[in-house]
Amino acid sequence: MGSLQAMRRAKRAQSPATIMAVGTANPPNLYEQTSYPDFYFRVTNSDDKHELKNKFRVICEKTRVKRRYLHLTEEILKQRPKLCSYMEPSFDDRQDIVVDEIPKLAKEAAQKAIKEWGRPKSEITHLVFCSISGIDMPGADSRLAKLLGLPLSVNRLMLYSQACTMGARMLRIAKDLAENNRGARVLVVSCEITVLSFRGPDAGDFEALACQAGFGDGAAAVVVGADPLPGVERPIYEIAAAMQETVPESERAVGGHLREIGWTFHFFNQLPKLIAENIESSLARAFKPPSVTEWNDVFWVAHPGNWGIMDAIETKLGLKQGKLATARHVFGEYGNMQSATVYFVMDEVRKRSAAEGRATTGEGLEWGVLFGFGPGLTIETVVLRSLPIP
Ligand SMILES: CC(C)(COP(=O)(O)OP(=O)(O)OC[C@H]1O[C@@H](n2cnc3c(N)ncnc32)[C@H](O)[C@@H]1OP(=O)(O)O)[C@@H](O)C(=O)NCCC(=O)NCCSC(=O)/C=C/c1ccc(O)cc1
Repeated sequence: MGSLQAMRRAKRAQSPATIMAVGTANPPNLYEQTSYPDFYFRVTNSDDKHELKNKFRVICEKTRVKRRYLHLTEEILKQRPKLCSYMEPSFDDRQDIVVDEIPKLAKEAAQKAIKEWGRPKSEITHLVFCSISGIDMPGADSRLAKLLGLPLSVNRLMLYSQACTMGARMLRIAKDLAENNRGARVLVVSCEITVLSFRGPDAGDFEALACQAGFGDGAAAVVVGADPLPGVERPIYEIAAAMQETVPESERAVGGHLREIGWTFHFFNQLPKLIAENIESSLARAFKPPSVTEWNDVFWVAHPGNWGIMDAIETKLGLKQGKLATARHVFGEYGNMQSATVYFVMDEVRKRSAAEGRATTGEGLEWGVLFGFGPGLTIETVVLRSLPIP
């Protein structure tokens, strides 16, 4: 009879977890930011609020978002007028939409990731799924597994109501799963639809207006696994380390409350400063090995959050112009898709690296940081190692 230690050793993977594929998806409805104030004030029956509309137009411009995909359309909102009010209890209407739509959009992203991975979906052993909305029983993970036709033996984990940090956090979870379960292939999926936070404007609620101006809908999926099968699986990045840090006394910095009116949103106007002041200690801890201390020497896969946060990080760390260009590009094209955003940035970094003829998937550099922050205030840091582009 083998010892427990030998059994544990046999269960561990030989090599670090890798990201083997990435897929993304958005709803079909694209909204240009320049015309969004007209759309938003019209559908919420607020066209008479001229001053507020001008204020919203300025907020939309300040986000620097160019366009966003959203599930909601004028047609849907006509059928569910409660969503257009500022404070009317409307949870059931919102819930009816997200419980169905979150798994559907997630499926699109997951199918793309599985296709790129190149192995049968029956080989997926774990599913880790997050969304800020769609709470139900059985959960969105169960619906997604069914829609995808994953094996009934798949080990599911559903994480609701966490927002922006989850992109990075799920990689930390997937790394541990892949490295501690030999042969594991973890399908990590994020899907964010803003149906729970859409609402009509109110002059006294700046934060709700900022939420209407900056958030977008999207889903993303990655496949994580260790010990890649030679000639079959083609890893994009190795996951070298992953860790979390909570900024002290920061509970009110960013967050929301789930109410009869859906999700509310609040943020501290000094958020860029707070994040910039705390990022370096997280980076230093994460990169102890491999002893990197110059943050221009790594490639950046950053959750953008908002434009001011990226500016503050660049200034604080003395980053060269362009280090956060991909994060800014994704933010401009899609808005803040919360947990899914950082995977869109990762997809763009590897695609740009290939298109520009770089030697590695990390813009020609070896080490990279995937960085996320969100309610907590929580900072998640993932150390990536790029791989050569053949
Ligand atoms: C576009 C904004 C709204 C403003 O841009 P800015 O570069 O900060 O501009 P300014 O510094 O010039 O500020 C513009 C005006 O807004 C005012 N302001 C500036 N923050 C404020 C303020 N929290 N109050 C009230 N006035 C203010 C600011 O005082 C100023 O007022 P005024 O001088 O009269 O023009 C920008 O701050 C912004 O997009 N913020 C919201 C997004 C954000 O913080 N995202 C980061 C984290 S996202 C996240 O973790 C998600 C969690 C979540 C949780 C729940 C959910 O349902 C969904 C998601």
